[in-house]
Amino acid sequence: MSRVSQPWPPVPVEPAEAHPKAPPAGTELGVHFGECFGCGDEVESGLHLRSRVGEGQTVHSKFTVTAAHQGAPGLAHGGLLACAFDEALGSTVGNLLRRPAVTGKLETDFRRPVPVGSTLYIATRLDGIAGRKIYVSADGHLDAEDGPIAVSARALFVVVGFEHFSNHGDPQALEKLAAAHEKAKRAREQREWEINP
Ligand SMILES: CCCCCCCCCCCCCCCC(=O)SCCNC(=O)CCNC(=O)[C@H](O)C(C)(C)COP(=O)(O)OP(=O)(O)OC[C@H]1O[C@@H](n2cnc3c(N)ncnc32)[C@H](O)[C@@H]1OP(=O)(O)O
Repeated sequence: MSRVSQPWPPVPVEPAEAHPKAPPAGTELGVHFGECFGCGDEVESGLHLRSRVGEGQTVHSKFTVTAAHQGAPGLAHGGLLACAFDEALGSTVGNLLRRPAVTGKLETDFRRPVPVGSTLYIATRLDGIAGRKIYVSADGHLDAEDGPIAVSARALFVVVGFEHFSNHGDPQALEKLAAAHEKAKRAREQREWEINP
């Protein structure tokens, strides 16, 4: 079977420059929302994806497939693998560009089965920007950063205003989340001040 690849990005783009306040290479990216199925630590059966900023416009994420993620016996469900990529790609866009954006289109290429117990190492790169459109892609390597590619993905994220989340989501939960982020930011600033007043 041949896999026909369309040109990527599909439109002319500007290079995606990281935001001046983007976390530097080596930074472990925290959970952006405890109830997020992709990364949240309050979701027992979630993916618990963890990410670290890499060199250039890259982020390295990983998650371990558990019995809660099965489609066929002993194998990861393709939809959950797509979810892992949505999370890894979205986290890359949000953290490196620091612009609120949502997935407009996500395409996945499933190349090898992903067994329960295996760990997927997802390497994501920013491919370019055209106005509000951000193009990003990733490869998921099986069981090691340089393991065989099991899944690849390409996505278009579209920059939105914060009202996207307040109008369509749960404003009270958003306020709680914003307050928690503010508290964490103040604690970080306090720690930095104590180390380097
Ligand atoms: C800030 C600091 C952060 C700090 C750190 C945060 C970390 C943060 C980690 C998050 C990690 C979670 C990652 C999960 C991310 C989700 O899963 S988000 C949830 C899933 N996605 C959604 O629910 C989106 C639902 N869709 C929509 O709301 C609307 O369709 C959209 C996507 C906002 C676009 O609507 P719109 O704003 O009216 O814009 P529209 O003119 O239709 O489209 C804009 C452009 O995109 C193009 N476009 C839109 N959709 C498509 C498509 N499917 N195909 C091709 N082109 C398209 C249009 O053609 C248009 O192109 P141009 O005309 O500009 O050339």
